[in-house]
Amino acid sequence: MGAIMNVDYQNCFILIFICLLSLLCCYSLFFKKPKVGFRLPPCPPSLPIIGHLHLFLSLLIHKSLQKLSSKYGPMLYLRVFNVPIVLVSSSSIAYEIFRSQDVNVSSRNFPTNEGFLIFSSLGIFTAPYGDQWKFMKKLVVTKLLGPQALERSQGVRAKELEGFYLNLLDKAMQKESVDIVEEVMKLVNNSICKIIMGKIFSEEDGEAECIRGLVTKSDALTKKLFLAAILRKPLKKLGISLFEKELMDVSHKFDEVLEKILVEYEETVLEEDHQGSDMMDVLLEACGDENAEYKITRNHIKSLFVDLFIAATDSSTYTIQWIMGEIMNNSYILEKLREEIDSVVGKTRLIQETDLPNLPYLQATVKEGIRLHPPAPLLVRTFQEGCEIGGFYIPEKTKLIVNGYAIMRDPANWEDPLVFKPERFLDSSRSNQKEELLKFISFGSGRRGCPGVNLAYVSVGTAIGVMVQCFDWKIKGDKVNMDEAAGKITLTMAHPLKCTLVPRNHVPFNFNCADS
Ligand code: HEM
Repeated sequence: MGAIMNVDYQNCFILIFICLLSLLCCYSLFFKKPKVGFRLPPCPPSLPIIGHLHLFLSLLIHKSLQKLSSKYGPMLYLRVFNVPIVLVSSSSIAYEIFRSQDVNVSSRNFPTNEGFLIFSSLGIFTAPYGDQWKFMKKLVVTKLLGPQALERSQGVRAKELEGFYLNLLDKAMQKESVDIVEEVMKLVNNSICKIIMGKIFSEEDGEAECIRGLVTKSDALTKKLFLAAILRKPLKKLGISLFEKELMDVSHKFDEVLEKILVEYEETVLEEDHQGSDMMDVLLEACGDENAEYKITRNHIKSLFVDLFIAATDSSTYTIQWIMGEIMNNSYILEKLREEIDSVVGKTRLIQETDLPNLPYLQATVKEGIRLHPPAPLLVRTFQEGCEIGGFYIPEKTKLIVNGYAIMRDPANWEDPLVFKPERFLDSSRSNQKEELLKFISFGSGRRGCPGVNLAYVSVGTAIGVMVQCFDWKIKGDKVNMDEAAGKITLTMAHPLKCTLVPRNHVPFNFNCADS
């Protein structure tokens, strides 16, 4: 027995020795001390070797980082293993960075995921700043998201909005429970598919549901993408992939559906009366043209589409869900919205995009929803070169994380920051002032800021408009539970909003009569 105890004791000692040795190896492998002489931003206490990794593994990363900043300051220097990160939680510092270092922070430096269509450098979101990104951005603005392009596609969205209303009306008549995310996602995804590709995916043969499923799966992968962006180098050294298998799976499925669409589209181009989508035409032309401004492949086209589906669908859908939750919890806001819509639009037709400029309270409600519940709470970029910000030195290749969630709930910027108060955006003379603009960072900033802002405002505004104008909403219990879902990087509700609808007491709109 004594001998056994002895052997166990020895084993224990050897084990501890091996652990210490590997910790030491890891430490020297991953952690290099910053060069002497630099004044780095303050660094909160960290753990040996892993540094601040634990913060990024928390269930609500934006909240953990917000808590850290409120304790240690608005600009912090963090590290995960040997990856340096600057965390910014103040609007004025974010403004300084985007004003003086915009090009320097215009790459996200996410893993490039070569060979995949999703989160790939071939698209727009994860593309490094350079010629390809410029080509894609110009195309997206001129053919899809700029004011003129949006005007051209207004009819497509109006048709989808009618379908959305009729679908809700049908559910109300059947007294069926409505899952807001499910219904709104159909509206948003159909609209974006139609304006990008000139067609919507069919509900009958399951294509549309397949695309929505892939977008939802991609959303679930964004947290891993975020971690991979920070941990890329250490993981590469260890040969660990966070999500290659899942990426491959989603990517293949997107590829199958999109290849079919491209082939179908190419066939219609040959037809005489071809009336396709401007964007598809330009992309396919650039794909086949040796002298094109930027030479692209079919995979560039597909990756761009995947990026656009993901960027547009979840952000707008989740925003609409949050705003409806707030409206249901604040009956005085619902009343004010109804009064405004009834007096401007009336009760004989459905709200349209062109009504929005005359509905300031609805616009303010949408903006307040995007402030309090930004669907993308953290902006991630990389400083390509070393620079100075706020008197501190930021070394090259430092990751930049701007905590938009913290900035838009900062009591120094916003009165009663946690209260849903559309009135704060009613004073348009104030809302255009520089200092007001830089506090509102839900769409990011600088040249990599969101190009879909205008589309987002009209899609969210009209969807909320229809829901408020046409239905009363009933939920189980007194209040909508507004808790945030844990473990995700996009901000969404922990408890999906489900309601039953009662049509308001005006005659249902008949679109066939109106059209004729
Ligand atoms: C409520 C709705 C939306 C919100 C809050 C939102 C927010 C954002 C944010 C925070 C970013 C990153 C910006 C940065 O790094 O500075 C972004 C990027 C992007 N968004 Fe949106 N977005 C919304 C809707 C849309 C829509 C409807 C589209 C249309 C397709 C879109 C397309 C994009 C694209 C393409 C990018 C990447 C831009 C680039 O890397 O150059 N977004 N969005």
